[in-house]
Amino acid sequence: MSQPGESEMGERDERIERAGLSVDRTLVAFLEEEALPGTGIAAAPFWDGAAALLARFAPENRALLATRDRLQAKLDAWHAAHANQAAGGEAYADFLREIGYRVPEPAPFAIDPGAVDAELGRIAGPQLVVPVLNARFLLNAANARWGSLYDALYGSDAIPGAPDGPGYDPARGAAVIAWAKAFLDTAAPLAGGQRWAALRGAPEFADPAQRVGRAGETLLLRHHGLHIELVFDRDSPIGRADPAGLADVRLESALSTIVDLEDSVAAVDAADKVAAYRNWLGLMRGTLTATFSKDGRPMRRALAPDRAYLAPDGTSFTLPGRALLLVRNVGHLMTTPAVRLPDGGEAPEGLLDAIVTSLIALHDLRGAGPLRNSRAGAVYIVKPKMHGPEEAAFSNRLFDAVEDLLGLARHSIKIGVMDEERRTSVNLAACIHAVRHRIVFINTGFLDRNGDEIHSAMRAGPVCAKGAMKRASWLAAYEDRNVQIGLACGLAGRAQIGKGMWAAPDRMADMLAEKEAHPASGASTAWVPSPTAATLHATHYHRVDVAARQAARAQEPITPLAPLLTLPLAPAAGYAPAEIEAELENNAQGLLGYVVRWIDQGVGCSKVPDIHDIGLMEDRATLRISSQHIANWLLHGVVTAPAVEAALRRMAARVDAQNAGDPLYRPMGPAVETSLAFQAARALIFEGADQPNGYTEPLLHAFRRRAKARV
Ligand SMILES: CC(=O)SCCNC(=O)CCNC(=O)[C@H](O)C(C)(C)COP(=O)(O)OP(=O)(O)OC[C@H]1O[C@@H](n2cnc3c(N)ncnc32)[C@H](O)[C@@H]1OP(=O)(O)O
Ligand SMILES: O=CC(=O)O
Ligand SMILES: [Mg+2]
Repeated sequence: MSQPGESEMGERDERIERAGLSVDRTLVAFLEEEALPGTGIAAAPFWDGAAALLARFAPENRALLATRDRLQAKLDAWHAAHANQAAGGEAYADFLREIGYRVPEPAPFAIDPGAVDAELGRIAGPQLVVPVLNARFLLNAANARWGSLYDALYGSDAIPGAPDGPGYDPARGAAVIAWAKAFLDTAAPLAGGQRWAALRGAPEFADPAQRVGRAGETLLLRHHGLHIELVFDRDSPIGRADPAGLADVRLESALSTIVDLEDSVAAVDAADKVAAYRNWLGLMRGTLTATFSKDGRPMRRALAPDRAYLAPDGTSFTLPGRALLLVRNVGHLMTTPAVRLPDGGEAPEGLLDAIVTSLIALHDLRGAGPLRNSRAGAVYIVKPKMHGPEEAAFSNRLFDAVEDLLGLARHSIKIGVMDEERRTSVNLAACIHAVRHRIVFINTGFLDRNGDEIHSAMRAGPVCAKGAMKRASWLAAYEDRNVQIGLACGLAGRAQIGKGMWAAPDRMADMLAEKEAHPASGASTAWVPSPTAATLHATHYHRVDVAARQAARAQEPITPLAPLLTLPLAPAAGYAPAEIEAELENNAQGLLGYVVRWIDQGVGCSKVPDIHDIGLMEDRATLRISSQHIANWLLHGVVTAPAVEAALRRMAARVDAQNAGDPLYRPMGPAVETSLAFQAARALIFEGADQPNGYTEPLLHAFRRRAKARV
C-alpha cells in the first residue's frame, strides 16, 4: 500500500488519464479494447461512472479500515489488562458490546436473494476453488462439473491398501470397481436388493424414477439432486471385462467453482491484475483455452460443452457441462497501483475488482458467447475478509453502485459472505441481514478465521499449539453457529451454507473418511482443492441427505456466544521444549515453502510439504496462521528471536532441498541476507504482531514488487 502522491519510479510514463483517474496503460487497453466491447457500455461513461464510484467509496473504505485498527487497539488494551485470561465471560462480552465490536441482533428475518441458480440455491454438492492466474487449472476447474469416479479412485490414495503396480494394475482396478459398485448400492440401489457387484445384465432400479435419461448406452440417474452417468460400453477394456459391461461411473462433481482473485494468487500490480481479469473474461465469454505439454504430449484445453440426453419419454434435454462459476474478489484491505485517485493515492483494490469482474460478467449475462454460466442471470461475487455488519453493508451499497454503473437490475450481483473474521462470526446474523437481498452463501473460511483468532488474542497471552487449536471451543462454536444461524436466516433452499477447504490435496482416503462430516453438519457445500477431490467428495452428498440434516438442525437452539469468545490460550503449564521446537519448525517450514514461491515466482497457492512430508495446500490464509502463530509466541517469550532466526535458516535449507528440481527456484540458504523471499518471511514474523489484523498481503505485496523490479 502506498500513500497519496507516492508514485513509483517510471510509473508516470505508463499511465493514462481517464475521468481524473491516473490509470495504468495495460488496464486501460484491456478495458477499452477487450472488456467493454460487446457489453453495450462505451468507454467514456464507464470511466466517468467508475471515477464517481471510487470517489464515493474510497474514503468510506479507508474509514472502515481505521475502525478495524481502533477495535484491535481496544482488544489489545483489554487483553493487556487481563493477561492470560481465556475471556468468554459476561464482562468480556459486555466490553465487546461497549466498544461496538458486538452489535444488536436483528429481529428474525429470512433472506430474499431473488433468482439464484440451482447449484447454489437448491442442490447440495462440492465447491471447487481455483487460482485465477493459471488458465490450465482454471479450465480444468470449470470442467470439473463431471468427473470419473473410476479415475478419481484409481489415481489417488482413496482406497487404503489398494495394490499399485506399474502400468495398469488389474488388482487395483478391481478394488476401484468394487468400491464404486458398493457406492452405487447406496446411491442407485437395484431392484430386489440385488448388489451391483452381482449384476450381469441390464440394471433394474429399486426406484425406476432415478433413471432420468440416456445418451447412447450411457444411463443418466439422479439422486439427492445430483446426477450420475453409468457408462456401459462392452467395447472398452474395462467394460469388456465387467460382467455388466460397466466401463465407468461419472459423477456430477463440482457444482460450483470459485475463480479466485484473492488468497491463492499473487497479484501486486496492473500487469498481474489484467492477467487475472483477462482469464475471467475468457471464462465469461466462453473462449478461454490453454495449450501446454503433459507427459511429453502437447495438449489444448477448452471449456466443456453442455451434455445432451434423451428423457424416458423421448424428449431431448441438456445438463450443464461446467461448474457454475463464482469469482472471489479481494477484501477491503489492499489498494492497487493499477488506478490512482485524483489525490495520487492508490485505489482500493476491492472496489476495482467489484467494477471490473462485474463488467466482465456482462458478457455472460448478454448471452453473446457460445456458453452460458448463470442461467438465472446473476453475477456471483464472493467477498472475503469482511469484519462485521458495517463492512457487509458497505459491500451491499458498493454492489448497488456497480449495478447502477453497468445498467444491471438491482441485486443481480449476488454475494457470497466468507465468515472468516471474528467480528463477522460474532455478528453473523447482522452480517447476513445487511446483504439479505443478494446473499447466496455463507462459508466458514476456517483458515483465515484461525489467523484472525490468533491476532485478536495477540496480547492476551501465548496461544495454544496449532494441533490443539483444532479442538478449541471457539472453533466448534464457530462451525455450529454458522450452520444454525444460516438456517435461522432462511438459507436452506435459497443459498449455500458452506464449509472450508480440505487442505491436504494428496490425502484422499483421509478426506473420504473425514469430509462426510460437512454435509452431515447440514452444510450444503464444502470446499475442495482439486477436481479429483470434488468427485470423491460428491459421494458424500449421495450418502447424506443434506435437506434432512438441515431440517433436523433447524430445531437446535443456537450455540451461545460464550464458547465462541473463549480464547485459545496455551495451557498454564506451557509446552515442553521439544514440542515448542517442533511447532516452530513446522510453522517456519510451511511459511518459507510458501513465501519463497510467492515472492520469487509469483505463485499464490502451493503444495508445500510439512514437517512430516505431507503436502499441504498453502495460501495466504495458512500463511496468516503460521506467521501470526510464531509472532504470538515471540511476543510472549515462548520462543526467542535468535531461536526463530535459527529455525528460519534451518528450514530455508530444507525448503531449498525440497525445491532442488525446480529450474526457476532461487535458493534462500546460501544468501539469506539478499534473498527477498527470506526477508519477507522474517518480516512476516518479526513485524507480524503489528500487521493489520495479522494479514500478510501488505508485506507480501511490498516484497513481491521489489522482486519484480529486480528481474
Ligand atoms: C483458505 C483458502 O482461501 S482456500 C482457497 C484457495 N486455495 C485454492 O484455490 C487451492 C486450489 N488448488 C490448487 O491450487 C492446487 O491443487 C495446489 C496448489 C494445492 C496443488 O497443485 P499441484 O501440486 O500442481 O497439483 P497436482 O500436481 O497434485 O495436480 C495437478 C493437476 O490437477 C489439476 N488441479 C489441481 N488443482 C486444481 C484446481 N484447484 N482446479 C482445477 N484443476 C486443478 C491441474 O489442472 C493438474 O491437472 P492437469 O495436469 O491435467 O492440468
Ligand atoms: O478462505 C478460506 C479460508 O479458510 O480462509
Ligand atoms: Mg480466507
